Amino acid sequence: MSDVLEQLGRVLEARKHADADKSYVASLHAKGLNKILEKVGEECTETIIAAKDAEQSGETRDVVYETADLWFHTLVMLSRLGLEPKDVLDELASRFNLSGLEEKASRDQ
Ligand SMILES: N=c1c2ncn([C@@H]3O[C@H](COP(=O)(O)OP(=O)(O)OP(=O)(O)O)[C@@H](O)[C@H]3O)c2ncn1[C@@H]1O[C@H](COP(=O)(O)O)[C@@H](O)[C@H]1O
Repeated sequence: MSDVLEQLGRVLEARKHADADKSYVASLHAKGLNKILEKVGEECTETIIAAKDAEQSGETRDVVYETADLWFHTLVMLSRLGLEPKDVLDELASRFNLSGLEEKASRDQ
């Protein structure tokens, strides 16, 4: 699993009950799930706008920046629900293995 995601997952867990005045993550938890979901929605929209701009301009820096914000807020959402990055990575890995097997099966026909 990605070291960055694993370490960030641990930090997010530790910040759940931190001082909301000192921690952005704690401040989101203090405001509740709806606030976290609002941020996920906002970052999703910002990512879409950045991607459309990037296609026009060829400048992709903002897409990476906004996607990082989106991933970050979805990780806070998962943490709120008692999940961790590994849960999503395991799901992706299982799909990857499945499609690999399907490709092999179609090649073998
Ligand atoms: N990776 C991040 C990270 N990415 C984005 N953000 C914050 O997400 C917010 C993005 O929202 P916006 O772009 O809408 O900016 P904003 O106007 O400041 O946000 P709002 O006031 O609208 O909520 C910003 O405040 C960013 O600082 C992050 N805040 C924290 N982290 C990591 O989370 C860890 C814990 O953070 P704290 O809880 O602050 O200790 C840190 O060590 C960092 O590694």
